[in-house]
Amino acid sequence: MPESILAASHRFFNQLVQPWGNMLRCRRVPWPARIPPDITAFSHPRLLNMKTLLDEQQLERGVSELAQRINDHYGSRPLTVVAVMTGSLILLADLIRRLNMPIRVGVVQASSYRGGTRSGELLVNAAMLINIRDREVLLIDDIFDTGRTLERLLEDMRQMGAQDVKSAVLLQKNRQHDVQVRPDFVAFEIPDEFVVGYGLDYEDMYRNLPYLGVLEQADLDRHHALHGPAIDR
Ligand SMILES: O=P(O)(O)OC[C@H]1O[C@H](OP(=O)(O)OP(=O)(O)O)[C@H](O)[C@@H]1O
Ligand SMILES: Nc1nc2[nH]cnc2c(=O)[nH]1
Repeated sequence: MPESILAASHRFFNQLVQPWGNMLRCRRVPWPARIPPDITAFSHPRLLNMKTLLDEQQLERGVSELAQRINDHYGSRPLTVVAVMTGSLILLADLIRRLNMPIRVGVVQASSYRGGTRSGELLVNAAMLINIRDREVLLIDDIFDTGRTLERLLEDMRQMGAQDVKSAVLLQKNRQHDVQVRPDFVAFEIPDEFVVGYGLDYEDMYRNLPYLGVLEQADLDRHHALHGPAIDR
């Protein structure tokens, strides 16, 4: 039976190409075993076909305009930026590179959406926060949803002796909030849908999406088909 093209290319690679690769100190990797046997086994966010709410260019423009307003407000006064981890990590990196005043950066961790798409008990860990006493503080977070996280952290910062505390968020959901307080600087108002990407997660994934996507039921089903049942923490 004639040799198939695939078998011939295998033989060609294994007998002729790979030995040269080894001589050049390349790591010996069986070929084509590295080619994924089933692409559906991979869950790279770009393969997930999520609905895009804000693309990369829109996000970049929104963050630039946000930075401009913050620069206009503080001028050259020194500022202590406190980022709410983990969701604000991408915003933190993109925003502070556009701020012109002298900046100190601290982080605090707050978590209430462990696992699902609904808010639960709010846990705060400020153990690693830098000293903010008598400082002008700008608290930054990715999203203002119920508002409970921001309300709690603004109060915590004041209790820690900050001279002034303001807040900036990338996203504010268009919904009834649970609190009276509102962020001082907002880049985008968005519909009341569960969003992921640009730092925001579902079950600790999708933070690396460069755009903001809406996690619809079909996406949740696909997520759980790929990664197992919902995490209950
Ligand atoms: O306005 P709220 O309803 O309080 O929601 C906003 C908070 O929810 C998310 O944090 P999450 O608890 O998911 O933790 P994470 O930042 O580690 O993802 C987000 O990063 C905000 O901090
Ligand atoms: N990932 C994510 N986290 C949130 N925390 C509060 N609202 C949201 C949301 O819409 N998406």
